[in-house]
Amino acid sequence: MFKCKALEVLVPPLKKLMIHVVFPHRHRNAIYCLMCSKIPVSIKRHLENRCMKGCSAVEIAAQVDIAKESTRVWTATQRVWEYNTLVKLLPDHVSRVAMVKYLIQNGYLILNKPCDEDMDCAREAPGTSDSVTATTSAVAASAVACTASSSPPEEEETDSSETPSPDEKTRDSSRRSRSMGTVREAMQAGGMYEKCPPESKLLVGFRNHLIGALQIQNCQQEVDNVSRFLRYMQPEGEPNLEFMTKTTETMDYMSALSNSGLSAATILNYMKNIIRFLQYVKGSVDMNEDGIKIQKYIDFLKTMRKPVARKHSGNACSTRCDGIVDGMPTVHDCNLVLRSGKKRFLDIYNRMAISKIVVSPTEKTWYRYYCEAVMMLRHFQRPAAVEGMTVREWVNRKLTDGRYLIGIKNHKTGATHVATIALTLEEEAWYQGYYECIRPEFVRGECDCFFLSARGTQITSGSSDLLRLHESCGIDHGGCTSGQVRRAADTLVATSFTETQKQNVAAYMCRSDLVADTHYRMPGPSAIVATAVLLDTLPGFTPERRLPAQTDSPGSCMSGKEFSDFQQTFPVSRDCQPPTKKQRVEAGFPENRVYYDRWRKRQYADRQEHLLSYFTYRKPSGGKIERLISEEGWTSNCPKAQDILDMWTPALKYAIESDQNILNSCSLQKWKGLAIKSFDGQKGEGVVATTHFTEGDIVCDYHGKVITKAEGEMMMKDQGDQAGYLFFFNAGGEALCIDAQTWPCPCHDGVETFGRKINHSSKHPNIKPLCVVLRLGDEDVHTILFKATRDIKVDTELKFNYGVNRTSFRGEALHLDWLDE
Ligand SMILES: C[S@@+](CC[C@H](N)C(=O)[O-])C[C@H]1O[C@@H](n2cnc3c(N)ncnc32)[C@H](O)[C@@H]1O
Repeated sequence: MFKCKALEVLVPPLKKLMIHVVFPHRHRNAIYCLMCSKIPVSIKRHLENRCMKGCSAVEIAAQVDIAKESTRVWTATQRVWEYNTLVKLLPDHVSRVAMVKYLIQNGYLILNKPCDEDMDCAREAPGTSDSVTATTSAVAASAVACTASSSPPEEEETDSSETPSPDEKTRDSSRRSRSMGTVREAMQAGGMYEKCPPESKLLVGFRNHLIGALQIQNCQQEVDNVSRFLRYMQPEGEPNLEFMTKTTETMDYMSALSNSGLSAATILNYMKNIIRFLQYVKGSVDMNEDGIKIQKYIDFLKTMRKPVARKHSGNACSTRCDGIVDGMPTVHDCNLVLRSGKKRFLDIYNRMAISKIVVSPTEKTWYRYYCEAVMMLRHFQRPAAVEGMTVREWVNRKLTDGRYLIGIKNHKTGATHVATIALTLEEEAWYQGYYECIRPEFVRGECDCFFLSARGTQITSGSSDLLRLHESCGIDHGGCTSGQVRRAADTLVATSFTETQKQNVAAYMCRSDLVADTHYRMPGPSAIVATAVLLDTLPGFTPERRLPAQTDSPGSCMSGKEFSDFQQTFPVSRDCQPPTKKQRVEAGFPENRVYYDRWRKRQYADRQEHLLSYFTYRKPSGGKIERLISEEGWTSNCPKAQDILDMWTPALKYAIESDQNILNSCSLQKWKGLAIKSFDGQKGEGVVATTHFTEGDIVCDYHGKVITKAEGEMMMKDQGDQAGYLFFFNAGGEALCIDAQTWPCPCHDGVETFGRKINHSSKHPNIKPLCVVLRLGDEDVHTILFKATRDIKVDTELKFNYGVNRTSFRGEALHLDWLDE
């Protein structure tokens, strides 16, 4: 039955649309009585005998006209809904989807409705009308994401580190939408969908706590989840906390959720919500409940959570595997042709460029294909840049920070800036081999292009050359395209790089959308090289590493001409064997070992650099390095573990910002080698080292929500002499503050984070804050990391200088004698 009146209230004037209406009623001329909202067989007779009994015929006729007109207007206009109007009326995605379904089921028509899959997965995507809610403050936005995705049939949000890729999300969404109805029905059948009355004291208090203390505005789903749980545990009456004695029933409830088809992620969400509810109860002054009892029940839930979390991680992994099986290549996959063709390529290079032996025309063309592929697959360039690169650009390459920079103006893309690549020294030698030994044979006329076709003209299609290279290497299905490798790199970059790094990568890849950003500035040469080096760190990518900067400076490398010949003949790489005496002599080098020793030194340095690259975050133990060396399988010229230990220096900021260990530790709040210790007296708790730290190690972060300085100061005012957990700092011209006062933080329920527990020392600090920008989740977050300023022994308390003294705050801190420590 239609709820006509309710809808009239809801529906604003809609477009006048005359449509053919099939009225969903057995009477062709069904007209509602506007007085009783019923559909009589005859409106006139109905009014005469019922709703307008005793009224005059004129009055009744007038009312019949009004009723008829109302029906006509309704059928002509009100049956059609504009989806964007629904977005405005119902900003919450879950309610809107439910409303749309309800309307469609009841015969309404929805204009401009996204397709079903999009309705489920494209929530709050920027640029859609749904973005209304997504543009609110960071807190509200995260709350929207959290609660909207925690609905039972909709799933799934956990505090796991697993962040599904967009493709995984899409697959999940379509699976979700299919199973939505059945899950809900199963829950209803199992008595798990009933809720307690919303006005229940516990629920009202919990909702106020979420909104007031935790700033989660959109918390309805979380409250509903808790409400359903309470109703299941106590089917009648005002909900109370007796369920805490019912561990068997709690286990039954979780099993029942699982049997209803809820995923592990959603069950984890339920548990998270219930734990947060209990923490609220524990901390609530008017509840007066036994804290130990509540804590025991929380611990019990946490124990139950472990196998579910394991299951969830397993699901996430298998979804990722599906991604690979489904044909979404990784950067590593895309580089297969470079790996499998490398032996042949180096062989041609050695004969052609070093031994000056003439190679066949087929080999020459194949060599060119490989060089082109290096640009596309290894340096993520578009085929147009390969086609457009000129000799002039090649001869003007610049050695910068150990790489050769080449700018390409003619790359036929929408981007208005120059495409750039930063070749390693080895790659530069390969290209020089092409330039000296192959290209001259193909020059016919005026063409200035670097890569020339057999006819001496510009190559017509870098993509076709790449395809041919794949075919020649026996790689099925034509292998990967430049577009695929760029997408694979983009996916990785999007998840772990900062905004600035992303901008630089976009410039490196010469992405055409870059020009749309008016704030964008083309990065300088060093930034381009840094970006190329950074791209080497992408997971699954094993490039040739650049040689150590000190030995590759233009002076030392370029001045030793004869050794550079040797090196061109026998390119140094991390995993190859040094040339034998016979090979050296055959290639025209003297019998002595001078170049041979230099060659080995380079390889040694390259291997050292490679080993060091594993330890951006903290200095490793000797045993760890030894294990790594044995895994590499090098039989000779192996660096010693002690050398690596001696060489280790703290990482540069950009390396820290992209270090996966640091990103993981910050998002999971899992830092190794630390413990919270209680001290006597006013000091309270502090943090001690449970492992040895070396100067420069990153120890942990100061975790909390980033707020403005003004907001932080407001919080500080209320706090008096009590321990404060606010960290004020300046970053990017802004005065900011990290709020660790609000605890537990909404993102790490019940986890005691280390940073906030670190005490002050101005005289003997052993760590210092370092301000970085980390890509956490989908955001660039200003983060404070603590870096060891000296070696720290086990059991030592960690301390940093709070940067205030007793005379700070206009003398208000005079009595805080601990500030002198
Ligand atoms: C960020 S908290 C540090 C953790 C705190 N001790 C606790 O138990 O939670 C800062 C507060 O710790 C105390 N504190 C910090 N450094 C101290 C020190 N060197 N001696 C005594 N108390 C200290 C002060 O009360 C200060 O307001």
